[in-house]
Amino acid sequence: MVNVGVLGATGMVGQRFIEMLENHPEFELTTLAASSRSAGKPYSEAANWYLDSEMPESVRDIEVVETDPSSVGDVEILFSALPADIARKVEPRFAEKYIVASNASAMRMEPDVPLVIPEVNPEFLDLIELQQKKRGWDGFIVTNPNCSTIALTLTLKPIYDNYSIRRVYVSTMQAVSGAGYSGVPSMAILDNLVPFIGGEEEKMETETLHLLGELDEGVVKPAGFGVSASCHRVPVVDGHTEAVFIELEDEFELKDVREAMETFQGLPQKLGLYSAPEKPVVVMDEENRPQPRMDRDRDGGMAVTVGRLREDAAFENSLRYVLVGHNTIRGAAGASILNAELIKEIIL
Ligand SMILES: NC(=O)C1=CN([C@@H]2O[C@H](COP(=O)(O)OP(=O)(O)OC[C@H]3O[C@@H](n4cnc5c(N)ncnc54)[C@H](OP(=O)(O)O)[C@@H]3O)[C@@H](O)[C@H]2O)C=CC1
Ligand SMILES: N[C@@H](CC(=O)OP(=O)(O)O)C(=O)O
Repeated sequence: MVNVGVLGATGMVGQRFIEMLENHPEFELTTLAASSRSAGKPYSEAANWYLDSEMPESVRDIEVVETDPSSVGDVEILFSALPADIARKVEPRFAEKYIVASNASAMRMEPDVPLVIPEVNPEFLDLIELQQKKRGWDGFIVTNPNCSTIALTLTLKPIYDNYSIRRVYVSTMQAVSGAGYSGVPSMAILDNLVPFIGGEEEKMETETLHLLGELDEGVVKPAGFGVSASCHRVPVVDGHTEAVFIELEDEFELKDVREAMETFQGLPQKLGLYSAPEKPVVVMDEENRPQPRMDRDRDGGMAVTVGRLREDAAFENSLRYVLVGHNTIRGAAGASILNAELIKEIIL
C-alpha cells in the first residue's frame, strides 16, 4: 500500500477523491489538507459532505491539516484538488519531496509537466525525468486535463489514430458541480442557461491538441488540426454533455468510426489498472441517449458515453455525435487517481 493524501480535501473534487480512495487496493488515504479555515478540525466537522454516498467512516476523525509540505507527514502521493491560484503557489513546494497528481489547471501547460490521460498519451510521463532534473525536485507533478477536455479527447483519440482530422467543433452543456459547491448561484442557473464559463473554451482548444500531440526529444508538439469550442453551463448537477462535429480530410465509413470507438483501449486496460473502465468509450444506438442523469455513472463514472453518432451531410467527410462524461469522476478525481495508478505501475 502507498500512503496518499488529498489537498483541497473538503471541496467538491476533494470529496470525490475521498469517495474513490475508500477501499482502494493500492492507496491508503492517511492525510487530508485544506485551508486554514478547516485545519485543526476533524474532517467530519470541517467538510460539508455534498455527495450522495455517506462520508466514509475512515475519514471522519482524521484531523485536517494545513496545506503545507511540513504538515502532511508520511505520504508518497498527494492528490491535488486545490483552486488553480493556490495550486500554482503550493504544488511546486510539495513536488520538492512528494509526487503530486494534480487536477488543477495551474501547471498543466508547463513544458516539463506531463498532462496525461492514461489511455491517450501515457508516454508523456517521460517528461518526469526532465522535470526533476531541471527543477532539482525529488518528487514531481503530473496533471490531468480539464473535465470537458478529457471526455472530448477520449472520444477523439480512436478517430485521430485512424483518420486525418481537419477540424473539430464542440459545444458543451456543463454541470453546475464543475464550478464547485458555491460556484453558480441557484438564481443564476435554475430555469436558465449561462453561455459562458471563464477560460473553458481556451482550455479545451489547447489541451486537446496538446494531449493528441507528440513528445519529441522532451518537447510536446501539439496535433495539427483546429478545435473550436463553445461552453455553456446548464442546470444539471453532475455530468458534462458535449455536441461534437468533426470534419475529416478523407472519406470514411460510419461503421468503421463506431468500431474504432467501441474497441478503443489503452495502457490502463492492458495493465488492468484498478480504476480503468473496461471500455473507455461506450457507443449507444438509442436515439435519445446519452443523457447525463442516465449515463454519467457508466463504469463507475470512468467511461464516456457516445450516442447519436451520424454522418453530417451538410459538409464533406463530416460526422457528429453527442457525448456524456462524469465531470468530477472521469473529469477530475478519477482522472488523477488513474494517473497515479499508472505511475505506481510503471515508475514507482
Ligand atoms: N469540479 C469539477 O468538475 C472540476 C474541478 N476541477 C478543479 O479542481 C480544483 C478544485 O475544484 P472544486 O473541488 O470544485 O473546488 P471547491 O471550491 O469545492 O474546493 C476547494 C478546496 O480547496 C481548499 N482551499 C481553498 N482555498 C485554500 C487555500 N488558500 N489554501 C488551502 N486550501 C484551500 C478548500 O478548503 P476549505 O474548505 O478549507 O476552504 C477546498 O478544500 C480546482 O482547481 C478546479 O478548477 C477540475 C476539473 C473538474
Ligand atoms: N471549468 C470546469 C471545471 C474546472 O474546474 O476545470 P479546470 O480544472 O480546467 O479549471 C467546469 O466548470 O465545469
